[in-house]
Amino acid sequence: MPIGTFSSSWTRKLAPLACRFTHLTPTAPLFAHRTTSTLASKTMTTVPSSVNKSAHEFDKGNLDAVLARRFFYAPAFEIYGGVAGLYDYGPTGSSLQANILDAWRKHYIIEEDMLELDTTIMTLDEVLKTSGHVAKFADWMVKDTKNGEIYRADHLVEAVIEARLKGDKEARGIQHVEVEETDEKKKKKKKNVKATAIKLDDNTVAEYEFLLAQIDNYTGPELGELIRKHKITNPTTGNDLTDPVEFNLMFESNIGPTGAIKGYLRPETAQGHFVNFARLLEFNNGRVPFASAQIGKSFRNEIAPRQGLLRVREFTMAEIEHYVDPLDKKHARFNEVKDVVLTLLPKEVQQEGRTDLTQMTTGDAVAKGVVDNETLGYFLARTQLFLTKIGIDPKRLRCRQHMANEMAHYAADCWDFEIQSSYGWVECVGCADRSAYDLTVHSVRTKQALRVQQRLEKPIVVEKLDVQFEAKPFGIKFKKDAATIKDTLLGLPKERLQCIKDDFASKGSSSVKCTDGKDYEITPDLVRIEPLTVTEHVREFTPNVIEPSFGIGRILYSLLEHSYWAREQDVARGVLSFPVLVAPIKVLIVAISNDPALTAIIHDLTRRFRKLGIASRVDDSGASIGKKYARNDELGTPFGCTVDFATAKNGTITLRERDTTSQLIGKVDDVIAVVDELVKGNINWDGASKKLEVYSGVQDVE
Ligand SMILES: Nc1ncnc2c1ncn2[C@@H]1O[C@H](COP(=O)(O)OP(=O)(O)OP(=O)(O)O)[C@@H](O)[C@H]1O
Repeated sequence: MPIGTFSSSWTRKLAPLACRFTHLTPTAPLFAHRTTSTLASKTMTTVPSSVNKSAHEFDKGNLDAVLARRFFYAPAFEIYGGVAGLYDYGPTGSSLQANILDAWRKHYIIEEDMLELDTTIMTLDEVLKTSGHVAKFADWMVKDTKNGEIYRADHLVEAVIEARLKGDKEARGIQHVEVEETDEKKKKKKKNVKATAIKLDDNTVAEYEFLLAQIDNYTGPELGELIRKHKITNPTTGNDLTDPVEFNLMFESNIGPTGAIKGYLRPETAQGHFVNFARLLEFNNGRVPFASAQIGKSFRNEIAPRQGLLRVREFTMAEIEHYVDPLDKKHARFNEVKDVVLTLLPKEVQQEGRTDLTQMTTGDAVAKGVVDNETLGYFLARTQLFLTKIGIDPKRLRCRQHMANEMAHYAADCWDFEIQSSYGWVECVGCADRSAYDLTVHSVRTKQALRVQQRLEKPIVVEKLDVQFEAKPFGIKFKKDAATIKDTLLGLPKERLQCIKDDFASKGSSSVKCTDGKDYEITPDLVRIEPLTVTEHVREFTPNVIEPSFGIGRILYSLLEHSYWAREQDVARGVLSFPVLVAPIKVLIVAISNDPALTAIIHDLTRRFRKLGIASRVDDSGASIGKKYARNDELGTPFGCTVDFATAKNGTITLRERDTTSQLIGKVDDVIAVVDELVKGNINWDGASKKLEVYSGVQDVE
């Protein structure tokens, strides 16, 4: 997403430009252990409530084996050795992703009547210069001073401090829970940080816990100080590390053969929305609020992509830009979601170094000012509903508010949906109120009016801030940059002008970031900012943008972990309990024998499911029925139709449900009709049980 909102490091860099920049010193006492962990933690699987069996502990090794065996996804170019951070999705992973995206389109684009876009991936460098990405879309990296090995600075500090706390627990005899390791995992662990059982004093433990609770809040130089203060070295070699330096995450390219036009693979889809704003507004008859939405690939040259699908260099995003009147951020449909309960981790709690969660209805969160406005609250609630609908466990879902340094200076409020998996709490959706920043910078740079004009029934008197320039000295001081600075100042919103005016009064000058990405110091003898009263017949304003931004790969991986469990009788018998809505294949079709009479029935069933648009799969391998069911449990196929000799005789087939393994029986037509209702979500398995007979017999084998 656009500059300064989400990327944990580069947003911090913008923060000092803020009017009321708060510098946080991580010295306050601190106590609760941060639950966000980059180290694997032991979690229990969510067994579907209808299943009356105790679950085995979640075993990531077993899940990884299923995902590889059933080709959900695999490293790209694997036969050439692969490249970190690039993955190919196989047939099951692709269908799962397509079904998640289909659910997303229905939940947002169709339900909310959003304007869908498909803009180019290759983006002109001017656009990304204006948005700030060329200058600031960077993370902080450190290098081993001897062997040159590279780490992302915040991730390294976090991993080392977590390992020290883990070592302290071990030294104190507090049992540490470890996930069982596969050979693959052991190999990868070389890169992880080993915990050594050393007891720390209580003050250090408190300091470390505080540091972890707000790891996202440190600037690059602050990370450098932490590395020096806590004597953090390369965990593999023990060598010293360089100071953190910024690394821009965008992939650069040239457009055309001459190399004259520079471009980048987009790091988010958002800029494609903003540059089309004028057309979108016209399409919407000149009125706000409305939203644009886009699903597409984004690219980030991540420093150390080491967490599977969670941190990759090419990924699918689904982004919404909701344009709203800055003076009226109410939402017409807020009432529909006000009772949705959110699990919140507000910024004040984190800044005290705590991670305790608060549950609150969306209505209360907005009324009490915890969430800034109704529209932002509306999207938080709708996102919670979307994520749980596709199968994310609500108990492992929280909304974490951005802390002061994390949030861009122009943003009004910002929350991340974090999902807990064996990798800890990971941001999967960012929801930000980005104020008028994006449209303003593009408008100033291109001189296109990206503004809404609203005819007023009665003229109004408006207090503005007028900007006047002392032309000659201004030109002499800023020379060729004068026009850029002038354009920037003339395009700034009133609130920002007020900040500059306040700076003039308190400091005698103010720093202004201009559309060329540079900062200029201006003084009141060159620029006058004076109140001005005007009568207006048309109200003109730059809409504010509320942006929910989804990383589909992170959601998909979290869903895989939340859906995976193993049957009680056999640890290796894994099941992926996807909701029917997103399951890659909805029905397995199997015959009890390869008898030609049964094969003909199978073909007919496939044809009929195809006609209904239901994804089915025939398993005609020589495996036993039990093995075929087990294989399809691993694929997450919710239903199975079994054809046996009773089918040929009586025209009946059985219908099996994946999680409970219970079976129903009925005439072929009735079973197909029930499957159709199940897939459409009109009935659940209880409903199906009322329409068909319970089957408790043994399959009619030859
Ligand atoms: N490298 C990545 N791999 C996979 N998904 C990503 C990656 N970077 C971002 N995303 C997804 O895109 C969403 C919006 O991007 P955003 O810029 O807010 O992420 P971010 O704050 O930079 O993430 P992080 O701090 O984890 O790098 C994120 O919530 C996440 O789901």
